[in-house]
Amino acid sequence: MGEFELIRRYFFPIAEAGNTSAVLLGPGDDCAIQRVEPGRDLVFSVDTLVEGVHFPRDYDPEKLGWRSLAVAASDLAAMGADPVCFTLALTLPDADPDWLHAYAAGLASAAAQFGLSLAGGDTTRGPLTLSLQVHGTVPQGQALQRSGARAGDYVCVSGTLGEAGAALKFLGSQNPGPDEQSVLDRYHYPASRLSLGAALRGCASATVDISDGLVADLGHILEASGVAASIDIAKLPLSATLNRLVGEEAVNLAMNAGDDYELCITISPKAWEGLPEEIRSQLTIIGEVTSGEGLAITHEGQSLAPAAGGYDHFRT
Ligand SMILES: Nc1ncnc2c1ncn2[C@@H]1O[C@H](COP(=O)(O)OP(=O)(O)OP(=O)(O)O)[C@@H](O)[C@H]1O
Ligand SMILES: Cc1ncc(C[n+]2csc(CCOP(=O)(O)O)c2C)c(N)n1
Ligand SMILES: [Mg+2]
Repeated sequence: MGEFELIRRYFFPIAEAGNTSAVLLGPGDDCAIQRVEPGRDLVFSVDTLVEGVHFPRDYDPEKLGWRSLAVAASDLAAMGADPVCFTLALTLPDADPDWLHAYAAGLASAAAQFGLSLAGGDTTRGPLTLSLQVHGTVPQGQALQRSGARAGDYVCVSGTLGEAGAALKFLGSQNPGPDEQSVLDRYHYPASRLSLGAALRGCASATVDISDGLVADLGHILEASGVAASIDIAKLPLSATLNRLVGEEAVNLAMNAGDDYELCITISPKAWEGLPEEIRSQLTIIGEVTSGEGLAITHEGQSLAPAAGGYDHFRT
């Protein structure tokens, strides 16, 4: 199978299934064409996944198909963007039809689930690496950013934290039990809080998605906004499953492991009161923004030493 046959066979059908009218021209030409409606801003980001770094060697290709788009889409969620389309740069060691079929199936279901149409890409031979560029739009000027946190805002996170990090221990398990399977699913099928992100436009003061770990990613908000914050570890949303599986390590995983793809947001108390209950119920208040710099971590009022870390490609 040659390069162009591979693209036509496995990826054109995904592009054809995505019927976004904003994609005027999909795969097949030198570029894709996206029309951005007047009054909206284009929001875009690229994410690379490398075998052995972002996912294990010999990882299930169908899961990789889903995960590769989900982690990229998570950046659109963090900006409050409505998803439109994506491109896929695929570097493969060889053209294995079974692998490609399964990868394309996982990618196609994620594309349908997230409302992202495949608009084009690039296919090359080399060590397994995937780069996905995602495009979304927001009403002009309304993209959520990291820089808007103000002293007095609440710090909140969506969902529960730490399970995807715990899953790393069980990736090689032959026979995972129900708790292990449940954390593995958080790793295989990350959250990508697209509708939550969009609902927070005009409400949240700052947002970030948690890819590297809560401490690191909240740190990005604090730095960009020129503020400090304190969070109480007793308030962290930890699932019963995580507590059962890893006990006391749950807090450290929630703070530093990353891979959760939940949102961390700041929001003024007034805007919080104005949020519909359906949105508030997806969020947990874990602390507040203060003036100054840095992140203070407390446990029931006692201050703890700052936890180091988060994922850093050149330090981890
Ligand atoms: N090579 C690069 N050239 C220009 N800008 C870059 C480059 N690498 C990263 N950036 C920018 O630096 C910022 C941080 O990058 P990073 O990849 O950590 O994004 P992130 O959203 O924090 O993490 P994730 O990759 O998990 O989505 C982003 O705004 C990104 O656009
Ligand atoms: C097999 C395996 N080992 C370790 C990890 C942990 N990990 C790797 S990259 C990253 C941060 C996000 O990447 P980026 O900042 O490049 O988007 C994290 C938390 C993993 N996902 N899989
Ligand atoms: Mg991000």
